[in-house]
Amino acid sequence: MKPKILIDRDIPFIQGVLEPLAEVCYLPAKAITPEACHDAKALIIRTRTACNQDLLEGSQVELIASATVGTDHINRDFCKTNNIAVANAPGCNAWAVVQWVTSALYLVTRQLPIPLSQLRIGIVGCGAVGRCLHATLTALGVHTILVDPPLQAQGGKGYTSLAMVQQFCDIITFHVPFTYSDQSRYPTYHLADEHFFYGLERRPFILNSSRGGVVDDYALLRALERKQIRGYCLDVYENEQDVSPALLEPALLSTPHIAGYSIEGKQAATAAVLQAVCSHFGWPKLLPKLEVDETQRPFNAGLSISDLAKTYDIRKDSLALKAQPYALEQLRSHYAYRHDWQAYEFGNCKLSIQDPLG
Ligand SMILES: NC(=O)C1=CN([C@@H]2O[C@H](COP(=O)(O)OP(=O)(O)OC[C@H]3O[C@@H](n4cnc5c(N)ncnc54)[C@H](O)[C@@H]3O)[C@@H](O)[C@H]2O)C=CC1
Ligand SMILES: O=C(O)C(=O)[C@H](O)COP(=O)(O)O
Repeated sequence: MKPKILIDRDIPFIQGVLEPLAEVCYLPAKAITPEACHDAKALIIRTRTACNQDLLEGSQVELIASATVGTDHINRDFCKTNNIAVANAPGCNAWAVVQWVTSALYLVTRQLPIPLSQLRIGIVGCGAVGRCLHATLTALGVHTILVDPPLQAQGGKGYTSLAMVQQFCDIITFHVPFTYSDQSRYPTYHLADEHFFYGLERRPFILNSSRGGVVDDYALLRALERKQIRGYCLDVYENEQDVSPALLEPALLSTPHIAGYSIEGKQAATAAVLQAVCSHFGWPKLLPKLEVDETQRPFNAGLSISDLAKTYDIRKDSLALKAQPYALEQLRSHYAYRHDWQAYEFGNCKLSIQDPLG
């Protein structure tokens, strides 16, 4: 008998791929309920399905494959105890997020009295995104300060402390997973809290495209009122189901959690979940079904921050959410995925579009 697989219907490039081998059921995230999961062997989900005891207890689920980088929506302890394998898509959308950050930086720097080449940018979290961002900023001649205690503890070189970032940076951007103190030696829940903001010395801009809750949104607003920060750009929020207009309104940019939404990122995410499913069930490798015209490759001639920012108009996404704060989920579901830089050819190239995991 074919195993039943539930798939979030907002995952692109997957329809029709698993059908020859599985009984496939596409559902909106909201409809992935305990009843729907009961007789499923595998779930292919996104950040919108909380995989916990409530959802999984008593089900036949053996594998959860999330087409995302973050896994904070999955209770890994419960899965381990109940022999449920968990897979995600590490690094899949790193270049899309770097594109988001770069477009944001382009607009941020226009608000600052000093040119980009004289700014110091703090990168907190130097995994797939942080590493690609560091490579980009280095190619642009921008000075960075890197913070990643887990990598530093493993002997990684070139990292410093959050205190140095607080002291020296004009812009601080977060690229960490969301973790509580019982999950990590270096928890990130409210890493940027009131105490953090009181410690800032250069009135920086704050960027958060990692997870809501890494930055304490209330403390962020208070920091702006107290002029401890110059401004902020957000893609993620503590309460994405009901994001506060009071938080969006003063933001220089506020987008609906789409930093990672590129065609290339989504394709890589789908490839990763397909690989996880095929290896779990012992099936031959299956690839995403692309509906993209590969001959229509965009071209970008130069490598300056304005050239890079031209590849993605972040203002459009920000204006859309500001106009409809209550439509965050709808804006994500109907998002027209953009190309990230993996699809571009750079003339005069000094920027190497490296493997985010390399
Ligand atoms: N807004 C969006 O659309 C997207 C958001 N994300 C989020 O961004 C995060 C970063 O993405 P990736 O770089 O791909 O993940 P990653 O797992 O490759 O890198 C995370 C890095 O953060 C470091 N880290 C952990 N705790 C830390 C701490 N307390 N302080 C500083 N560094 C710490 C880790 O050592 C690791 O190097 C993800 O965990 C995900 O939650 C990722 C992709 C898209
Ligand atoms: O990969 C992640 O982690 C993200 O945050 C995704 O970009 C969010 O993607 P969806 O859950 O909306 O597919």
